[in-house]
Amino acid sequence: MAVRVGVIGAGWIGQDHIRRLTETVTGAQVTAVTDIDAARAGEAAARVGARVPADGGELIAADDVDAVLVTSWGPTHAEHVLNAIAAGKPVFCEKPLATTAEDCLKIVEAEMAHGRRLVQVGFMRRYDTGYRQLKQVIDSGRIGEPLIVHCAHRNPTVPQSYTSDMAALDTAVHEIDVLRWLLDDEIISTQVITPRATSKRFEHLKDPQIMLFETAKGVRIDLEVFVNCQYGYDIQCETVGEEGLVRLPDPAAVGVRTAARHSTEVLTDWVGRFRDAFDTEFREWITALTAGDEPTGPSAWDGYAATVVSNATVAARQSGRVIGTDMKPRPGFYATRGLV
Ligand SMILES: NC(=O)c1ccc[n+]([C@@H]2O[C@H](COP(=O)([O-])OP(=O)(O)OC[C@H]3O[C@@H](n4cnc5c(N)ncnc54)[C@H](O)[C@@H]3O)[C@@H](O)[C@H]2O)c1
Ligand SMILES: O[C@H]1[C@H](O)[C@@H](O)[C@H](O)[C@@H](O)[C@H]1O
Repeated sequence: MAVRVGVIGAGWIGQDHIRRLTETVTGAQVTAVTDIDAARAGEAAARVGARVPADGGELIAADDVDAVLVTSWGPTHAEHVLNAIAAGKPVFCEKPLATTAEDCLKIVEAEMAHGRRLVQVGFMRRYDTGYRQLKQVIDSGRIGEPLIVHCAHRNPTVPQSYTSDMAALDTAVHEIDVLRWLLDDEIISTQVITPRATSKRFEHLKDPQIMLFETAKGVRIDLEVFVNCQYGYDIQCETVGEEGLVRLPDPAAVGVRTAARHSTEVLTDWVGRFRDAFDTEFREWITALTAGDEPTGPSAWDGYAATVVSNATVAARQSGRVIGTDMKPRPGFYATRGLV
């Protein structure tokens, strides 16, 4: 029987995941959709023949919901995830798991008290083929011990509602998660440098920003976040080791030669860049649930770690200082969980 999924939040990514669960992933059925915008929930639900419960609480309690997908705004995630754990239902939560470390720890404690993993966080880069290849090379030891990582996260533009804090909370949070996973290491300090701002931004915004992270093993990471780069959606990651380096491949694109020029297309949004990763992420989630297994993807602990580092990075930019991340020790419950 298909896993019956209830979706809380029918905005941009909620609708995309509803489509994915309905058209791309086998073994899943979206049975309920809710949103504080009732009309939006109604339209999204009607497209897949789902019901519209009044709110997240009603949806989580419903008999026709086996698993919950949280795609509402970040500050609302903790409440829905805690309700799902209390109901003993698996819950996939888009990033961030919660906006404060305290709320993330409440989720971690509730899950440990339940005794079994229920939570997966939507850090889809761990499912990207290029990042998986990068990890294989690093883990194989071919480039020796990693020493330095150079990253760039560029968006062509962002809406006016995007704030300078979001460069860490919304954008860099992907690198924060994927680098912890790639290097099997923790980020212990963070610093932000703000170069000359681009003129092609809203006045309130510090853009670009350079974030500097240090890991427990002493690896240094520089990350350029540039969300009004104009030219495309561009994700770069290069790890330098003692004996070589490994670089994230650009997405495959045909090379065109014409009029004395050779060109390849650059993608323009994250939807296209990570489409396959999102598909794999949900396929693996539904496969685990169908088998009655715990989810294998990024865990509540990974969600906690990412929130600690992204919040510290906001504090680092605001204060102009190097900020320690002050992370709790990882409980044994999560020692082998969330490694994908
Ligand atoms: N993994 C990724 O790359 C990725 C990409 C985009 C967004 N996201 C995350 O997904 C989440 C949603 O982002 P979005 O771009 O779809 O935003 P959005 O604003 O388009 O959609 C959010 C929807 O949630 C609804 N909502 C808010 N609070 C609610 C509540 N308590 N109960 C029910 N509905 C509620 C809103 O009315 C809205 O329709 C965010 O946390 C965002 O960071 C992740
Ligand atoms: O919410 C989006 C999304 O997470 C994208 O993957 C990221 O590139 C954007 O910067 C962010 O605003």
